[in-house]
Amino acid sequence: MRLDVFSIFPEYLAALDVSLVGKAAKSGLLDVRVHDLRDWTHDRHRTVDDTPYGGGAGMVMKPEPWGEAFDSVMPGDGPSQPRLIVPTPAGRPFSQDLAYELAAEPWLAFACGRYEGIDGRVAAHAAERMQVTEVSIGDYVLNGGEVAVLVMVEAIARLLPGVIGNPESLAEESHSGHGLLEYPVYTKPPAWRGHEVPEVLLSGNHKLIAEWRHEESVRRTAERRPDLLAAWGSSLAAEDDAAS
Ligand SMILES: N#Cc1c(-c2ccc3ccn(Cc4ccc(CN5CCOCC5)cc4)c3c2)n[nH]c1N
Repeated sequence: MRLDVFSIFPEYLAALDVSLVGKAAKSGLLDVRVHDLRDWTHDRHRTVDDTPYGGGAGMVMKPEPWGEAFDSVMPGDGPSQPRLIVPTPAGRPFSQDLAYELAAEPWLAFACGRYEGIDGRVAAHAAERMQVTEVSIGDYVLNGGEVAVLVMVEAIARLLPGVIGNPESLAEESHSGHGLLEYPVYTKPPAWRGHEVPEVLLSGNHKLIAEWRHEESVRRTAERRPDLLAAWGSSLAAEDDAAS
């Protein structure tokens, strides 16, 4: 998978060079290219923003640098086009399902906005030749798209074959489709500062361990995400109906 990221703070994306994503890039599973949007400005101050039409606070990112950057890095007459992801507070909620969807793409491009956002014509013009998806990573306000790109790239990259050591762990995780939050995990020592590891986990009885883990998943989900528990219950009922 090729990933292109456009930002006025390219150093923000240095995190993509470390850990899981960094290893994937070094092993050739990922081809990560970060671009400084200001490289496509032509004035002394390398201007990327201007005042908003219609008034209002703040500044808006000018369309010209984006258009030139996209033309240069992913030319319209090229053999293929990326899927363009634009982080924005007004976007489609990012989810594990969307992470799986994006992990299937051969080429992704991410446009990191700043200020009050990117001129609306940039996405509209890009959509003339590539699929554009505006995405939000959550119902809270950030100052720009870079953090969102780091979140999405990590969630996507770990789904790519060969990126994480134990693909089986993907199946057991929260939000990975069976609908419950995962159970708590423990390791040595068996006792630490007056806290013991649950005895069942030391029993070697795999049936009891599996039952305890399921009960913990249900308890945690009921406590923290009753919405997921309701959906999980409905999916169980639907499976029962289908089986009967
Ligand atoms: N993904 C994601 C994000 C982002 C995100 C992503 C990209 C950019 C680019 C600029 N910003 C700053 C910004 C903040 C608030 C607003 C809303 N405006 C409405 C009208 O009044 C003024 C304010 C716009 C732009 C961004 C924020 N925030 N939260 C997420 N989950």
